[in-house]
Amino acid sequence: MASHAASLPHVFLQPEMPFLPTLFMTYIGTLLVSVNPYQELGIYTVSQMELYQGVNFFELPPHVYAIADNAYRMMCSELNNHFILISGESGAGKTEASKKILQYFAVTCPMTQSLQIARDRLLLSNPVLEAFGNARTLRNDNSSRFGKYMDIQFDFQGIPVGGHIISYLIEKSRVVYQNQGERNFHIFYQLLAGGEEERLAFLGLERDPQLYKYLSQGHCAKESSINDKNDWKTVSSAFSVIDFTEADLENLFGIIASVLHLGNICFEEDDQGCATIPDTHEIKWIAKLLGVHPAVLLEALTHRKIEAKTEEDFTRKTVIGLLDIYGFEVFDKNGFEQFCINYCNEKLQQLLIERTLKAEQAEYEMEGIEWEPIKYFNNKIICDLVEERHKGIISILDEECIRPGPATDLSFLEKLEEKVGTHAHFETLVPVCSFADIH
Ligand SMILES: Nc1ncnc2c1ncn2[C@@H]1O[C@H](COP(=O)(O)OP(=O)(O)OP(=O)(O)O)[C@@H](O)[C@H]1O
Repeated sequence: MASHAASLPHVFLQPEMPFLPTLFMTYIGTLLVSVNPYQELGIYTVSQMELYQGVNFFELPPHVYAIADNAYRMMCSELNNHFILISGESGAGKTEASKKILQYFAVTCPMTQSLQIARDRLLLSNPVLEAFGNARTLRNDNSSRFGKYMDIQFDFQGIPVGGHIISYLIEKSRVVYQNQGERNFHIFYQLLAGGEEERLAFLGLERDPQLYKYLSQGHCAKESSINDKNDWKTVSSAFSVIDFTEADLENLFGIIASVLHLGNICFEEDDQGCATIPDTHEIKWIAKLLGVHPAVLLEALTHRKIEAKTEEDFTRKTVIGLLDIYGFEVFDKNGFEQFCINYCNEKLQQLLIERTLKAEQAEYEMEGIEWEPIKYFNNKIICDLVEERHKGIISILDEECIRPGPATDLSFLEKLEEKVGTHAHFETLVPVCSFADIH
């Protein structure tokens, strides 16, 4: 109903906190707009869940539970798939909201004894995913550095029978580089802070994160707001619920430890300008943990393989060539990842415009309700710039990748300037030099 969309933000009064109005949630149509309150407000309790269960969407003040309940009931009555899309800038509260929704289903859906295992797995996969995919950033101490797609499957009676969690676009570059004030993924610090003595000894690791280059670049390895030791306990017990065996864990932490050892390798330049690794201490650990021969590993790190049609040629890596692996390539990829993330957000904005602004305004017109048109920027022009067939940035990139001859950042940039340079929303910073020029 259109009238609901025009309603003012609801003042959500808690009986036990009479003067604490939570003006942080409101609706636009059936879309919930939520501002991060950054404080525990006691509104995520079992009694609140019961309150929202089976109640008409607009009868109670806006809540993430109303969204969850509405989706569930619509699914049961229409017998089709429903999705809840959570979007917002970093630190907006998306992860917390998704956890609240999962908890809501876990508590309110009909459950059989045997299905409790599936439920626990779904809930406990979160701490593990967060350990490997979340990190402290300047905006959020527990920032998800990956996209998450979760689905819960229900049977015809509305009983949850299973689910999937798919993660995508993880920010890999964070493993080797962190900005000032930021950390690597939590798991590295958790392992050092909480890992058992024998495990650390087996992995060749020390407790102090400052000893590892990949953990200390941001100068905030130890952060008072994060309790790595406690979090390790949660993650460890979650591992057993989601069926990780001791052998799985050995392999997993072997890889984690190898990354830390890899970061501490010191490359030097010999007389011919080639890279060498004089101190092979770390090499020995990595070789042991990954199950490879140290000499093979050493060669892989100091030589590069060029495949020229049928011939394979091994040349010594120059120090600048190594930068390619540990620095430049990473920045380069990071730029593309960011481009994909930005494009995804532009598409979500389109969805929002279609589902809320346009749909609501069309409904007002249909019902003859007087209203003042709200001006908004329609970002379709930006989506077109990226995705238009034969003309958009993705098509140009595609063309640049398959055409004969060397394709570099600079040649791609020139193509962009030529094809979309005059577009009102296209802007570039001309690089001082291209990465390709460095090689
Ligand atoms: N509903 C809430 N009530 C109280 N505190 C909250 C709520 N939502 C979020 N917070 C606080 O804000 C922090 C950041 O929220 P969250 O991690 O959910 O953001 P996000 O949108 O997932 O960020 P990112 O995109 O960086 O992963 C949380 O760690 C928590 O301290």
